[in-house]
Amino acid sequence: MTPAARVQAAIDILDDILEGTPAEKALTGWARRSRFAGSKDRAAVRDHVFDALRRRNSAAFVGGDLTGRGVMIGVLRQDGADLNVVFSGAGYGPAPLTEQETTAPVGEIPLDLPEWLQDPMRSSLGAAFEATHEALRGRAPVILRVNLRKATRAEAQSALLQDGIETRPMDLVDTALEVTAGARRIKLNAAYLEGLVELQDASSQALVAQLPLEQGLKVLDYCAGGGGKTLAMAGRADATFFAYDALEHRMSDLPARAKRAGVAVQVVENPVTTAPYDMVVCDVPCSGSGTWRRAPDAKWRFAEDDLAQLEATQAEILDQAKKLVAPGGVLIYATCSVLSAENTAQIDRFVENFPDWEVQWQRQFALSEGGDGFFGAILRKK
Ligand SMILES: C[S@@+](CC[C@H](N)C(=O)[O-])C[C@H]1O[C@@H](n2cnc3c(N)ncnc32)[C@H](O)[C@@H]1O
Repeated sequence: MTPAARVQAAIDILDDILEGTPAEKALTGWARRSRFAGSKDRAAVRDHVFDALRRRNSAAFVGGDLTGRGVMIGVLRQDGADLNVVFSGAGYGPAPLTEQETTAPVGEIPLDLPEWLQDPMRSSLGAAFEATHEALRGRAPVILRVNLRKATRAEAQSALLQDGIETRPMDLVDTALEVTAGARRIKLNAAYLEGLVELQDASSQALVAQLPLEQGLKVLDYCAGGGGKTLAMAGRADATFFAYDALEHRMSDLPARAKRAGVAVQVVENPVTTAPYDMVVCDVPCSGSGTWRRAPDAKWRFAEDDLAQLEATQAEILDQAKKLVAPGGVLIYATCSVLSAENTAQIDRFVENFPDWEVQWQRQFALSEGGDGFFGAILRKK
């Protein structure tokens, strides 16, 4: 496909998304209908679509219209591309620019956030609002976690380099490597297949590094999902790990991932039967607002009612999970959100409702630190 044909494909997919189709479904549908597209074409089209979604409002303004075409004109204009080359009508590319499209409208460029979220984001982030908004408009770095059971960070780096995957150590935490070249080869690489590294954001790793993990502890990952936190914890300590999730199927990959990482994890159907635990980790369902640069479609789909519902679920999970903690044990709360309603407000409410618990540590990780926006708290029973 020519570069212009890739832009036209992105325009069609964006139209589909703007009509309500989820981004992944729209991309898969296009790929199925477009057998002529190779893997490089698919990757380039995906990048266009995701860039456009991250900057949907500002690009629609700069491009003159909230349509696939308008948003793509806006994104390319923001990036300083020569629009007349792309919009020439040649090689399955988009039709030439109309008179109206040749100049960007003047006026205040809107934020790339849904209207209702702008005040909650501002009040949650304070001085970090502008930088966070800007970071969410850009692409996310690819970050690996080194499994310290199998390799040091330097050993993992040289193993990856043998396959042309270049990385640099991140300051945020001693296990994190940012991939600077060769990211598309990671899942085929021996270091990954042999469990030396896993894909995991640096803020999640940094939270795990803060946990009071010790040999012999009994630890429950109460919202285990694919097991990212369980595996990160198991990479750091010789504890006994249990994994639970209300949706059991979400843990289906966990046994294979644990085997690859060389760690033992017991998946449980009912965490009460093996309670109590010295540590219960609640990586609760959340808005994902700290990760919207990775999943920009979610930013535009997230509604005020969703936030209210999530807050209730998060409080309920904490309430259930606290009952599973052994005397003297800790309860961990984590979200990949930057909204205080899901973070500090949940913790404040918890210690107010349950005065026999106290906050031992809490931290909001900012996108400016290199990882995703993330929050963690350690609660201990007094
Ligand atoms: C943020 S995800 C967990 C991600 C996972 N910890 C990881 O690192 O890969 C939240 C998980 O909580 C689960 N969940 C939702 N409600 C729950 C509940 N009431 N009890 C336990 N798990 C729940 C969801 O199914 C989802 O897998």
